[in-house]
Amino acid sequence: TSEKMSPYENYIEAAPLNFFLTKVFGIPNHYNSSLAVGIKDILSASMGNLISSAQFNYMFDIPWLVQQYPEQFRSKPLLIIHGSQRADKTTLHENAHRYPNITLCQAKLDIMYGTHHSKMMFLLYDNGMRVVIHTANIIHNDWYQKTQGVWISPLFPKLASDQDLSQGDSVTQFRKDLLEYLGAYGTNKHLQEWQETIRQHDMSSAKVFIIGSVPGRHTGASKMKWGHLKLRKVLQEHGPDGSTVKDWPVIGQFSSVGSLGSGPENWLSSEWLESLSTVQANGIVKLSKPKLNLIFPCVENVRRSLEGYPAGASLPYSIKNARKQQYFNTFLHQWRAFSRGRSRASPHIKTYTRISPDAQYLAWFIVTSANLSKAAWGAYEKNNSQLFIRSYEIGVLFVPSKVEENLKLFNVQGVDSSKDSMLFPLPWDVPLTSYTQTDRPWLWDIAYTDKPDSQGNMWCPS
Ligand SMILES: O=C(O)c1ccc(Nc2c(-c3ccccc3O)nc3ccccn23)cc1C(=O)O
Repeated sequence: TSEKMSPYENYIEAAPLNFFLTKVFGIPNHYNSSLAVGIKDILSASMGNLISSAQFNYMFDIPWLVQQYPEQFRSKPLLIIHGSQRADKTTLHENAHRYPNITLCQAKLDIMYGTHHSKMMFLLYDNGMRVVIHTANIIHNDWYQKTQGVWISPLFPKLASDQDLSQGDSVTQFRKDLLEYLGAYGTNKHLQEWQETIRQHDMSSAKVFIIGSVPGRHTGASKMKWGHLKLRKVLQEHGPDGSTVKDWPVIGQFSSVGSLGSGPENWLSSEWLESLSTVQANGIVKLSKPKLNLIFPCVENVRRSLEGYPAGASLPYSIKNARKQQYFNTFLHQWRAFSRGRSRASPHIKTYTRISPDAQYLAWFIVTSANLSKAAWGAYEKNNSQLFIRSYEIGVLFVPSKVEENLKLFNVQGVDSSKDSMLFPLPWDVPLTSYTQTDRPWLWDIAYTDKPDSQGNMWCPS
């Protein structure tokens, strides 16, 4: 009951979807008090008495990370899973060397241009464990003035030693899918110990699906395990029915864009949109493909942001790719998050959803590390017989019926307050805001010297 739990714990459990944004420095406190967490909140003793933890990520500032743990937890065993190679790996080892409790684990990246992009925490306490899946690097800037997403699991209790380990999975097979994702890293002693720890915990309270990506050319039974085909498989079995979402748009929101091909039919509006517009397979004839709306900051969104143009250092869309795919601009909408006080907190979160035309209902929602790229989501090869993925990614998919039985949709703007609906805290504003005639998507490798940014500076990348 609430009086027993610490105010913070009470607050976490009170958020039925466990989906938070990170606290932003420099916006009214109201927008940081509800459904917002900082890294110190996540690691705080009010979440549990930490025994050990693991941090999966792309970029790490190790001394800064250690300082984010409460003082009494700073010497607990910490496993860092990264994808750094060569000089970056050497730097990481130099920075970790002085912490005897820190062990480094390099995720294998045998495929060119692949990155270890997944952002996840394992937090083992004396009374259970939590899994946190999020979008922020382990550096100060990513937790300071950006919009980032965080899913914090409920506290997963340890299984009694006599309970057989086949117990303790959820209606979304969360634990099975998490173990399968970890299995893809191959044999690493420390990761295998965490797999054993996970097997010993009851994760039946997890209400989200895992949508992961691992590098490889996935065929046969593995083809639907990862990337956009995992999403397609989950939506075929547990997605909305075709009649409900006929003509509902798909929305993608991200902080980086890959090379998508010379036209929308190469990948974006074909295989990728087909997966995101998958409906429950019950024999209805193929529905018309829905409209696709994309959210990516324009130059003005970046210029006016709290950080100014430097926010664009985390929005790595290159002129080289942009030049090849002008059609991409026709899908674009501005970053606006007035409802969350974050219109000026540049987005590093990545979210994907299917929304009703009046923007009142959601059929499903994903928060993930995956940007809009073939590297992250995968691309068909060999006549659709294999899915080629370059990077590690992980995200969670919210499906109404798995969050609450008989719940068919999430509602968005608190209008439909009838009992059988659940409000979903969207990170960005609906209806979407189009680019103006003069707006251009932010590109990080060209100069902007017409107008100074919110800090009075210009942007002159070398
Ligand atoms: O989430 C994101 O939007 C994200 C996007 C890209 C990324 N890595 C990365 C970067 C880069 C970008 C920004 C600062 C440092 C960088 O190295 N340049 C390339 C080039 C090819 C492949 C990957 N590239 C890392 C993240 C991330 O924040 O994890």
